[in-house]
Amino acid sequence: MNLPEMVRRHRVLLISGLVMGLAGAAAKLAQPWMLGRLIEAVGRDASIAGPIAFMALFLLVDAGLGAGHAYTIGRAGENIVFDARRVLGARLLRSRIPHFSRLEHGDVFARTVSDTSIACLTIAQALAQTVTSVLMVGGGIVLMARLDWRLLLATVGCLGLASGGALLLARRMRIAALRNREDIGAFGSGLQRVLGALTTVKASRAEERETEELTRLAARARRSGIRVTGFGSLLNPAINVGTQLSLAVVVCWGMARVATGSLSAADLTAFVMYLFYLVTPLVLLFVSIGQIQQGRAAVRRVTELGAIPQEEEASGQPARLPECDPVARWTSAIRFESVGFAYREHAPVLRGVSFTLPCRGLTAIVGASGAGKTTMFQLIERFHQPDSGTIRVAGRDIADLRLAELRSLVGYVEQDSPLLRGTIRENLTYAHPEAAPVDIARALRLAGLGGFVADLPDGLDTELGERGAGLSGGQRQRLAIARTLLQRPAVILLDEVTAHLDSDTEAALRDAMAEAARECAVLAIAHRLSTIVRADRIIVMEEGHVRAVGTHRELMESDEVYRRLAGLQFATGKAPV
Ligand SMILES: Nc1ncnc2c1ncn2[C@@H]1O[C@H](COP(=O)(O)OP(=O)(O)OP(=O)(O)O)[C@@H](O)[C@H]1O
Repeated sequence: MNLPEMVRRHRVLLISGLVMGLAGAAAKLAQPWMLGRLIEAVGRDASIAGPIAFMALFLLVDAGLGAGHAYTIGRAGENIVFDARRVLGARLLRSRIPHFSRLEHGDVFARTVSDTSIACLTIAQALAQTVTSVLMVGGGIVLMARLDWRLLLATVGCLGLASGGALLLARRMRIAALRNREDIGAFGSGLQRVLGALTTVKASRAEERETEELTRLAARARRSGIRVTGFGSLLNPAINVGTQLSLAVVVCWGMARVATGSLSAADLTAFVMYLFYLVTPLVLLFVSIGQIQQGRAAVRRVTELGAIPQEEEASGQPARLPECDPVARWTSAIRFESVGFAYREHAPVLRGVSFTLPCRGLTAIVGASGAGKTTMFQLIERFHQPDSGTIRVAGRDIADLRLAELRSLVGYVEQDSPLLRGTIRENLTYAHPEAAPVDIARALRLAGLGGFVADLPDGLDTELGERGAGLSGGQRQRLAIARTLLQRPAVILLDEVTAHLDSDTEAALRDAMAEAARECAVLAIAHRLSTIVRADRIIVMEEGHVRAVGTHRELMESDEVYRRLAGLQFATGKAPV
């Protein structure tokens, strides 16, 4: 993400806006000069038509170009904001999971939504404003020097003092603005944190505590916001005091010199008019410098977020590999070869994990909580990279597969089955938007949702709320399973999908898994014995390594840990065998 590059992309619009602004400023600068000439013409009793016509022309040109300048620069600014949001959105979606999961989502939101707008708009507008103001101030000073350099020295002396103070204020304002952007981000994160778990907040009667916390964060943002406003509001008066002072000096001294005849009334009038004209651009110049400082703070935040490490492109056409068959290129759906993995500075989660899954059949993974089962799935999806060893899908090292290829070969149903706001159909066809109605009906039937969806008044077009609100936990899970079945992958990973289901639905889902396992490899993390005993093979995980592999009968005979796990299931009566 390169903001200067984005600004460069819109240089034509920016430069046109700047040229209009500069031409408008030149037309403005010409007006006091013409006024001086008008007063001279009146004094000489000469024709005033020419100076009046020129003044009117400059006035119109100034007004027209001023409007054109504001519109063009504003438009360029919006274009840059659009580019920044588009690129940032895409980079966030392609970011690497370990890096993304370290971010605070509210802060990501603040950076993507409001910092982009502040960064780009203020930079575009304030930069343009600075350039035109510099021309106005510089041009005004040159013309004033031509009228009377002594009066100019007095003016510069008074304004110089004020400008020094204003520059100091602008520096302080930048620091305050950066803090304010961070405080706004922290408030966004706080809000996101509680809104994402609103029912938990209510059930824990934590509304008051959380309201206090939100108020504390909002108060912090208010305090730093007020500091920014405070420095901003001192900028104008600092310049105004300078101009008022110089005006008083110029008028008093100038009048005295007009009285002695060392300065003409026309030149004094033009000089005073320049002084008035100087005030606005001078104030704008410092306001723009202040805005640029604020914008720089936002640019830093946007650039930081844009630098998030990226995965390679994962969207695109699904991969098509030759059918799994002993004489084809691949015979195992998944193969772990001495895989080791640790989350950053943490202790290893997987240690030398090795196993092979054939192309078809249901494999259950069992093990105590925290044994590393979900981590294995996340490694297969390449959300994380193993520290050692090799993982093969369809016979190929996943490190050599394109992500789009890998993720179309593997269907993943996560533990909490996330759904998106939208219709049931949109959720169902999310991984396969072109799915035919007959395939949709089959996937729904296999997941045991056919009757439920048919009974809904809007059927597949029923709208779901945030994260699939409107469906029960089990229905959400089955919809996620139907989505994966529709994708027809070579491998299906199911992470505790039967956890939310009643016995009838679980039985239906077991049939669905069995049917899917006839066409592809199904790897299911399971806690229910009823699912486990029907698996073609069971992998027993213990503290990050594979302890045993076998059928239920074999493991009951040979593995003590498995016997204990199975015994617990019998004891709690969670599922019948
Ligand atoms: N993002 C992470 N950062 C650091 N440690 C993590 C992260 N995710 C998981 N872990 C740790 O890795 C270990 C294995 O977690 P994992 O989710 O793979 O276990 P699991 O066997 O699937 O457990 P469960 O059956 O409870 O879902 C746990 O000790 C967990 O605390």
